[in-house]
Amino acid sequence: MLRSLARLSRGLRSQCPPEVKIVDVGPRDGLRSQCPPEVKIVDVGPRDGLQNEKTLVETACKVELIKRLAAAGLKCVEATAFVSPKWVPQMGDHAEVMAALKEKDGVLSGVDLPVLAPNLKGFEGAVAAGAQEVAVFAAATESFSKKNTNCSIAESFDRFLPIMEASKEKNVRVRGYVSVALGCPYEGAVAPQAVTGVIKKLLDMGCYEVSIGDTIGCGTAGGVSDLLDCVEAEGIALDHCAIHFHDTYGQALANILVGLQRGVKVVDSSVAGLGGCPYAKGATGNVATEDVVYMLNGLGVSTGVDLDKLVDAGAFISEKIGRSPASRAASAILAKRGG
Ligand SMILES: CC(C)(COP(=O)([O-])OP(=O)([O-])OC[C@H]1O[C@@H](n2cnc3c(N)ncnc32)[C@H](O)[C@@H]1OP(=O)([O-])[O-])[C@@H](O)C(=O)NCCC(=O)NCCSC(=O)C[C@@](C)(O)CC(=O)[O-]
Repeated sequence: MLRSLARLSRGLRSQCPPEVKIVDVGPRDGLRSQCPPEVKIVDVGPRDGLQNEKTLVETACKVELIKRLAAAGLKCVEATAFVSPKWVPQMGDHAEVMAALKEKDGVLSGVDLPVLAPNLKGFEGAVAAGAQEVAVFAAATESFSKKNTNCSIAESFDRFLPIMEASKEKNVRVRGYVSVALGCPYEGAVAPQAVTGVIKKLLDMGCYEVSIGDTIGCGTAGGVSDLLDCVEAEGIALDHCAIHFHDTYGQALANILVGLQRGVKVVDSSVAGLGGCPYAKGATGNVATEDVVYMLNGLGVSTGVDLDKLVDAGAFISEKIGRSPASRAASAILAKRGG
């Protein structure tokens, strides 16, 4: 028995090459190990994505989109905005959208559906409609604040105070946004200190997280790195920050990668790359969720999102609004499927 094992071992040795070249995969593993193992994606398509559409999208179609995103595995979908319909007509059906989503069974079970609220009126409307999470939004520049919400930055915080108070009473979570964090359509370059000051204020007020918005998609990897340096230097944990990048200059994925390497674990994106901002001329949509998921899959970062189902959701809404998905990954997958 022992003799036959020795013979087998010699045989096995003779089957192996005398020399083996080892390829060091260090740098690849290095990049993977710098990224968090898991990332939460907040799909803002039904709100940020659709708010800029000139033709009103039917409420049923918005609801169907949200359900399809949930079915694709997204655990957080920004559903609508309780803003003035005079300012953003596309969001005028906010209460109807929320009413259709009220039964959070089936596909919506365990899915967060935050909504935008710029003031107490918006907050109250949102809560009456069943929202359990709202997002307040401030800007990093005075000009954008005025154009977007008709008030100064300080006045916008005055409007948030009663929201924060009421949210505690109603047990509603509040997220914050800081817009134009990497550039302003009216003032150009924005000092990282100005952005950081707004983030700090929002967190101090009680926001559980602040999403850093590159509203016009002009940011670069270097700019993101500088901004996150400043955020950390102010003692703000990147655990409390999300990143919300538009893709106007095609830099969003690179910018997101910088954020992930720095420890950000929440990424906002928009299915099919929908969107733009009504108060930022020429700004294109958010980075496409399909592109983000494709990149994260390649990095071995878990998102819980089924890319094929997500592509279907993007194709659904793109067809409804009469254009092709603004996602390179989705276009490639759809072309491949088409044969
Ligand atoms: C903030 C206001 C309301 C101020 O607007 P205002 O005109 O200064 O407000 P007001 O208090 O004088 O009220 C005027 C009218 O609006 C009504 N009103 C007042 N509040 C509400 C409300 N919540 N919901 C519904 N109606 C409201 C109010 O009742 C009144 O009605 P009227 O008496 O004339 O019939 C307005 O400027 C507004 O709604 N702005 C929203 C703009 C917006 O939605 N922008 C896009 C979202 S932000 C964004 O996209 C950036 C982000 C978050 O994605 C991050 C990034 O990309 O970087």
